[in-house]
Formats: sequence, structure tokens, C-alpha cells
Amino acid sequence: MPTPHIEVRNKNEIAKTVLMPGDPLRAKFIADTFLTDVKQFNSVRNVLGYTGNYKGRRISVMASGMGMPSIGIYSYELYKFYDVENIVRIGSCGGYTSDVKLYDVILVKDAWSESTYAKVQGGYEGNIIEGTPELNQKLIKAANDLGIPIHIERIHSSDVFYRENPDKYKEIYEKYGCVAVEMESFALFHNAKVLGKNAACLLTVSDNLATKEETTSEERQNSFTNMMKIALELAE
Ligand SMILES: O=P(O)(O)O[C@H]1O[C@H](CO)[C@@H](O)[C@H]1O
Ligand SMILES: O=c1cc[nH]c(=O)[nH]1
Repeated sequence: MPTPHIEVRNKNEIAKTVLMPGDPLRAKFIADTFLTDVKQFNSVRNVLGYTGNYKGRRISVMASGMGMPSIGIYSYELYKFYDVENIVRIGSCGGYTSDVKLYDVILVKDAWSESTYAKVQGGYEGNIIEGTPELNQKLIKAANDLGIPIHIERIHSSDVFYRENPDKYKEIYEKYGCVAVEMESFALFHNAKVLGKNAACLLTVSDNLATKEETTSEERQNSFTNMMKIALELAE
């Protein structure tokens, strides 16, 4: 039966592994560019979802929208009501140090956050949640096989894109060791933990707060193909 935010009647329409970009048009780009035999399974609120084949193996891709409340809803429905086992977020991030360059790919070892998402959702009081190690190992192998270099690091999962104090990132980098910022993985990792599922996050550096470099919105939608190719290798 459909859920409030996903209009699927037969849960077999969604694969066990779902790639999850924030941007619905990045989901469409992945389906159009990399998948064959594609079937769109969701368009509620224009949060587009597709299932298809990659190298003959089945995988789904669906957007999460921006921020923890949004990915909190979609990942919960996919895990709990549609029997999804693995979600790999594929997002953009802002670098906190010149050690990560534009277009570099980061595999998120764990996410530090000041967000209340995990506490409110399930009473978890901590500030750090890790991705699923077994899923990370598969992604590391895929990256190695493809010859794509990745950083494996802690990142900051933030509820806020525009801060009144834009220099706050320096403290978060120095105190907590976060090399970049995005806005969803802490909630995704939490949902996976409470529901006994698997989650991982690959990020491409779209801008850098330390060096002030940035990519365009069109590049963020269409050009981050290295992390997509790594994640697509999880198709089954
Ligand atoms: O590119 P996506 O996956 O949307 O990820 C990043 O971009 C958005 C902010 O521009 C936030 O969702 C952040 O996490
Ligand atoms: O959350 C994000 C994503 C990309 N770039 C940023 O600066 N922040």
C-alpha cells in the first residue's frame, strides 16, 4: 500500500538498494544516463524515484529532498514499508579544508551533528553516528576497482545552510575533525540503525568554505558522475 510520500502499491517496484541524491533532477539524470529498462515509481511532491538495471543488475534511485526532516521521512518509509535494505546517499558537500578539492569524492565514515533529529526520533543522545561498515567496504572495493580515489572521513551533518557566523566551520573542523558539510547523513544513519538496515553516504565536493571555490547548480545536478558510478556498483 502507498505511504503518504511514496505512491507505490507493489513494493517489488523498488529494489533492495536505493541510491538517494538530495536533488530530484539528479535522480532523473542517473536514471536517464546509467539505467536501462527504467520504470518511474514515484512523483509525489516531484520527489522522483526510478527502478532500472545497471550492467544487468537491479537498483533504484530516489531523491531525498534537502535536510534531515526530509531524508528522515523518505528513508523511513523506504526501509520500514517497502523492504529496502540499503540506502546510499549520493550528495554534494562543502569542504571545510583545502585538503578536499572540488569534485573530490568523500565516503562518510561517520557524521557529527548538533541536530536533535536522532534524539527526537529515537532517544539517541550522541552527536556521532557511523555508516554501515559492510556497505562502506563494498563501496571502497568498487572505488578501487574503478580506479576512483576517495577520502574516507568524518563530515558535519548540519541543519543550517546559511549561518549568521560563516566562520563557524573552522571550529567544527578543528574540534570535531569534520572535513566537509552536508545536511542529511546523520538522520539517514540513525534511521538505518533503529530499523536494523544499512546506510552509507558518498559526497562530491561542490564548494569549499576555506578556499571559496564553487561549482554551478548545473554541475551539481549533472557532473558528479564518479560517486554515482561507485554507488551504482551496489546494484544486485
Ligand atoms: O546535493 P544534495 O544531495 O542535495 O546535498 C547537499 O546540497 C543541499 C544544499 O545545497 C543539501 O541537501 C546538502 O546536503
Ligand atoms: O550542505 C552543503 C552542501 C554543499 N555545500 C555546502 O556548503 N553545504
